[in-house]
Amino acid sequence: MARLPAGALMQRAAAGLAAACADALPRVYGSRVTLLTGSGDNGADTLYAGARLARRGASVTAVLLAPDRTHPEALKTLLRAGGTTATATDAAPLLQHADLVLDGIVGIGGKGGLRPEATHLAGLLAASPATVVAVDLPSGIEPDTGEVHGTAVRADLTITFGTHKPGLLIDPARAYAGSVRLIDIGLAATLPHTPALESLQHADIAALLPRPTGESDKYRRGVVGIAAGSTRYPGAAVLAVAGALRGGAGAVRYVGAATDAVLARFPETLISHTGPKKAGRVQAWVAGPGAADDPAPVAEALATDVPVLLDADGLRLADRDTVRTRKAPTLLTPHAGEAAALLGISREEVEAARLTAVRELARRYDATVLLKGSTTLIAAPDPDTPVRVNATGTPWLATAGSGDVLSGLAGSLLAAGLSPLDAASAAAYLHGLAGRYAADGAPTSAHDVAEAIPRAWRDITT
Ligand SMILES: NC(=O)C1=CN([C@@H]2O[C@H](COP(=O)(O)OP(=O)(O)OC[C@H]3O[C@@H](n4cnc5c(N)ncnc54)[C@H](O)[C@@H]3O)[C@@H](O)[C@H]2O)[C@@H](O)CC1
Ligand SMILES: Nc1ncnc2c1ncn2[C@@H]1O[C@H](COP(=O)(O)OP(=O)(O)O)[C@@H](O)[C@H]1O
Ligand SMILES: [K+]
Repeated sequence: MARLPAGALMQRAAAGLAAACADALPRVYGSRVTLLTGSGDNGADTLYAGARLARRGASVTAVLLAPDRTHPEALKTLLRAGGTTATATDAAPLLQHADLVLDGIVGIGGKGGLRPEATHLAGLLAASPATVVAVDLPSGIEPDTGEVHGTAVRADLTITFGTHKPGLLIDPARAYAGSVRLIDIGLAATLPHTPALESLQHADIAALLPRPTGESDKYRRGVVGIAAGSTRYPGAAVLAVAGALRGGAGAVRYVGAATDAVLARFPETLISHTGPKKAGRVQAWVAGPGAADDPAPVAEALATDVPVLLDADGLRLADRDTVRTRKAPTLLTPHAGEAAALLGISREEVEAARLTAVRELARRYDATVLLKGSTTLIAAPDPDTPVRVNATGTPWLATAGSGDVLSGLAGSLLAAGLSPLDAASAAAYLHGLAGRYAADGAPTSAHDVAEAIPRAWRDITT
């Protein structure tokens, strides 16, 4: 802002916002637009965009939350363009009869939830049939964490400026944003080199995925060991192997009580009739899915000097100090319930503050942590490494066993030589995309998700 003439960024933001609003309306001329206008620059963006819509023939009314602290220049511009103002007490009919409502109550300056007057307006807005466009972010969410304290505006569309904010990518706040569109206002050069959060895209993942070369053989591509399943839960072993076979390792070695079930489905699996300790050559272990109550395979895997992924029962059975002090890396893949048990808090607390939870787990275990759920987050043990958020998932993945597929897939990528952070990121990305392909708008099963992984892989790399 220091480098540009005063207000230049705001004008870019307002121009992009007005254009997006025009796209969201069947036509601008004659449409009714209501602006919810707070006292900060978020309100000012909204007023400038409103002025642009008023000049194109929309009937624009700004509801002023703090009439004496409204951005004076922006307000003057709206009035000059033919817009009008109203107070919060007159807002109900304006919200009820609007075609489009712009939420400019607060932006990145908002902290600690909406104040009572804004809460009241958000309630009226929820009952309105108007299309709701959030300016920069839905007012009431926590921009930097994705937490929601109390009421927040629910938008159909969010027009965000310069860069995505964590709250637009992490649940529960993400669910308030609707679809998100980024307007480039020329901030790229000024953004920090190390962001708080990264969301990898197709090209980033394509660059990470291992590809065999002429010199490859099955051992050089990596052998992933799966220590999973029990007489009670043989299916977990089958699904973890299914994921592992599609993850890029050259071979999958299985140890555990579900040998028959695994071989019946996947004859290509190498079987070792021992624990992980004596199983033979393995470049990474997956331990825990369906392990029930036998701690020995988990302890043996952790005693090796290769990367270990702990999932499901393995998370409960592992000794924290052993994880902390082992030299090779460890990747933990809990869902919210497992994360809650590890942290000694409730599941609801984890789901309300995912970013805090994933960082805290990574710190306590000195391990990389992939926290599953409606938003998947991945944190490295080093607190300065950006947390990764995966954007490809779908709620259809909430089906029994899909986590087992993910653990096999991530383990396979670990065995192929990816770092825990990259293996977890690439696995979550492929798994989410495979979930979308497998579901395609209808219920799917973990097995179908595993079978869709090659399609997702192909889609990313070709
Ligand atoms: N920083 C930048 O480079 C740019 C910022 N822009 C806009 O500026 C916004 C940030 O502006 P500000 O820093 O003025 O802050 P905001 O406009 O987000 O909010 C601050 C104002 O809201 C009030 N407020 C804070 N918390 C509240 C709550 N919980 N309930 C009700 N009112 C509350 C405060 O009293 C304060 O006056 C961004 O979100 C974006 O829309 C854009 O104009 C483009 C450039
Ligand atoms: N609401 C949701 N939206 C998107 N993905 C979800 C949702 N719920 C669960 N998932 C994903 O589905 C998988 C479920 O894993 P998990 O809970 O371990 O199941 P299981 O133990 O049955 O295998 C994870 O990858 C998780 O991120
Ligand atoms: K807003």
